[in-house]
Amino acid sequence: MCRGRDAAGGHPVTDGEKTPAEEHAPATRRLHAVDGLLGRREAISELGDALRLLVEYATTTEAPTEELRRAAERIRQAAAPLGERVRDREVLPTADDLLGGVRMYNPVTGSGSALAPPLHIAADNGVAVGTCTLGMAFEGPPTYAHGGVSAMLLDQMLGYAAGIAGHPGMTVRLDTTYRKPVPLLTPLRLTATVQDIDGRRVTATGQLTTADDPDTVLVAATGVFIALRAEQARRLFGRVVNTNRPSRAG
Ligand SMILES: CCCCCCCC(=O)SCCNC(=O)CCNC(=O)[C@H](O)C(C)(C)COP(=O)(O)OP(=O)(O)OC[C@H]1O[C@@H](n2cnc3c(N)ncnc32)[C@H](O)[C@@H]1OP(=O)(O)O
Repeated sequence: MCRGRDAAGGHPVTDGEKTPAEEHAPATRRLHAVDGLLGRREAISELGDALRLLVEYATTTEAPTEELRRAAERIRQAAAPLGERVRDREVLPTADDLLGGVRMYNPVTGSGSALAPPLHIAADNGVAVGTCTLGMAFEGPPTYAHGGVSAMLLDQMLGYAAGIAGHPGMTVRLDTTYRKPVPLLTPLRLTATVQDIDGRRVTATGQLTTADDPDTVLVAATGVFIALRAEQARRLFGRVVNTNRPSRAG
């Protein structure tokens, strides 16, 4: 059995079997674990919010130079206790649930990631619909979003669309067309749908607009996703350990 998912997280690459621990955990223990897990996810999101605020202020501040040095020292002090217990690269975060599509630190959607806008995505009748607002930290050309950030958002959108169509895969090609600059500090709307499924190859298209003007496409994208063979999923993700068991969560 391989419990691997596509790299960006979301949909099973192979099967959805439960582990023996999940099958046999007593209901009460499971309930407590879920309580602890939800609390941990809330705390991770709270830390993520604080980090995003820090990133936004750090990239826009004109505070005196000495204040920057003091802030750097305080941030190093705040970070130190977090660094005392870190997970190994091949161990998944305990707060994640791969089969449930929860990736707390996904750099695009993860509420725990300082790097994520974060993008919120939901399925609406087979269409992936995403919303986010990009802060000043995402600036490329003055006052507009960096083109790589738009590509990142659309990659995630197209991958999500492939997943909800029942054909998750890894991106092998992403074409982006930049029609107009993407404004910062402005609510954005993204959509994506699957256009074609050909064996293991799925083609999806998507677009990015402002929420206020969904008819004016700012960036359009087409992506090709390849479903992994079981052997490929094992080779790529077989080393990854999922420690998210009810008895260890919380
Ligand atoms: C909610 C989740 C959202 C997720 C969104 C974000 C997704 C990601 O970021 S994924 C990370 C970035 N992507 C990667 O790292 C993938 C790197 N690539 C790979 O590892 C390999 O290409 C892999 C494993 C996917 C496929 O390898 P392999 O099975 O050997 O592919 P290969 O046999 O060459 O091709 C399979 C099919 O795809 C086609 N194909 C391969 N590459 C391309 C391409 N660039 N464009 C079009 N078609 C392609 C081939 O033509 C072939 O088609 P057919 O079966 O008709 O002959």
